Amino acid sequence: MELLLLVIVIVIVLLPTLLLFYLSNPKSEGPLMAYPLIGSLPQFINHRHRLQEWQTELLAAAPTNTLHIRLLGMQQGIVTANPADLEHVLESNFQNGNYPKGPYVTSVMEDFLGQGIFNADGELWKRQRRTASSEFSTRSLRIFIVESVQRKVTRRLLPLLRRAAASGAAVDLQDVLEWFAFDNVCQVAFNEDPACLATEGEDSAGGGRLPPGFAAAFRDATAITACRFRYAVPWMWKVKKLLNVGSEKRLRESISTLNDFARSVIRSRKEKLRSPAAAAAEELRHQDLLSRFIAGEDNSDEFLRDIVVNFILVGQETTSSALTWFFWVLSERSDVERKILRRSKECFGFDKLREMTYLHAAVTEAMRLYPPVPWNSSYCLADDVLPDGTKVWFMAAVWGEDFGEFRPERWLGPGGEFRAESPFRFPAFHGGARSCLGKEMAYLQMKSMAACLIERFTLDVVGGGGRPEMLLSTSLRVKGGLLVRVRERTTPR
Ligand code: HEM
Repeated sequence: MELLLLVIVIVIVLLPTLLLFYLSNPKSEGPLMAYPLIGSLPQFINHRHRLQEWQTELLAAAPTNTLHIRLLGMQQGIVTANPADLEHVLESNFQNGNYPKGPYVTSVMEDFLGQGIFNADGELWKRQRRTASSEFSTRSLRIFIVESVQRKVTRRLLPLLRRAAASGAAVDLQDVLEWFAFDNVCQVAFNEDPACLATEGEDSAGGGRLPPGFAAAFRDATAITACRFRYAVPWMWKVKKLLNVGSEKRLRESISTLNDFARSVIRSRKEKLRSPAAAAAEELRHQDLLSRFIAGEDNSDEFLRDIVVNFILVGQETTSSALTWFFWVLSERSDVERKILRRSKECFGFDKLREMTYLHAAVTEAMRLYPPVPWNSSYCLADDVLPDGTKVWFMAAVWGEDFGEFRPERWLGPGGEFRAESPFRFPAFHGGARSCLGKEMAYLQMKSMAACLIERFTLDVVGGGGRPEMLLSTSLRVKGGLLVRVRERTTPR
């Protein structure tokens, strides 16, 4: 009884008193407040619905665009947008092994991504990176990608938008772009078509056709894995996993569905590649990434499964996030849309797409303001000092006083040529040795879709008025989707 009373006194009287004492004695850590013991936790909780915007405001206000996160009296991490720090972490000190992805991120992602390129460190990462980067630089992969996008745009995306224009019904553009990207990246990763955007009776756009459960299982696994990062008590998901309840039970089921599909594709692809029909096998070797990995080395089914799942993940939500925000910005900036229209050439064709520098600049500018992968983390193995003390960078110093404005021209030289920026000032595709391997493929896909859509349709955002809310998941999404009404374009250029 006495023990129970003691517990009640502690919970009802003592804890709130201590909490009040701590809350009334915060220390200022730059723009963040640091309370004894609980650090900046109250501010994080207060801003949890707008973490992306809040952190951007804090970073802009911090003298070197760097924040120090404390909890239980200890430094828990550093958040930085300082180009010198990024170069230090992602390049200069990545090569000596001091900044791997680290155990926290890899353990959260491991059930879903296994030891694939996105989630691997050390030798395992190096090996996959070597093979993947040599494949990504081949002309044959580029052709395979351009043809796949072209088929899907003409057979699926354009008819879907024409139907929407005819019926006058609003469509969720973000949803359409996400399923489009998913169909497309599955084709590139393992030449199988989930046909998420296909209409009944439509032929598969090349390769095989996946059963419907695959896409839903992949979407669930991605969303639940991303949620693991958002628990207030970081290890809570491990308890749920152990008990096999709630979201962790659903994750286990989705991963098992994914694995069944992936393994059956891998088995049949291995058989085809080893088949006596050498010509057919030779042709396969120059197609999707899975076939290229099978042909290259003797890899286990588990390793190949991880590769496929990792490539689908990195390719699925990134391009759709970039295009969703891009089309929202365009809906507010008809001057930019008119310039794109005047300068657009054919919407397919590798060389024609390369020449569309204004469109390239406009897509890049949208990603500067709304990066599809808005945050990224590295783990510091040995004590280190970041170089941010030596210079004072404000976002304005990086991009100029108009840093918050959408201005594609900032990316163009006097002759209209595209001027690339240092990846540490514009880290949308990451920088250093782990930078994005699919950057060129992503631009090809985004530019060809944007050019095709802008040339044929006008998209009116339903509701309009003001920037949509941001939703942070594995990518930066629009909360609640982006509803648009579609009109076929009638005015000549
Ligand atoms: C707008 C589109 C895209 C953006 C903004 C983007 C951005 C990024 C970023 C920020 C990373 C680093 C992630 C990290 O290490 O935590 C990354 C890695 C990667 N991306 Fe992309 N990505 C895009 C599209 C693609 C596509 C379409 C593919 C290919 C299917 C792809 C393939 C990869 C790969 C393989 C990695 C891992 C590289 C490594 O760890 O060595 N990306 N990407």
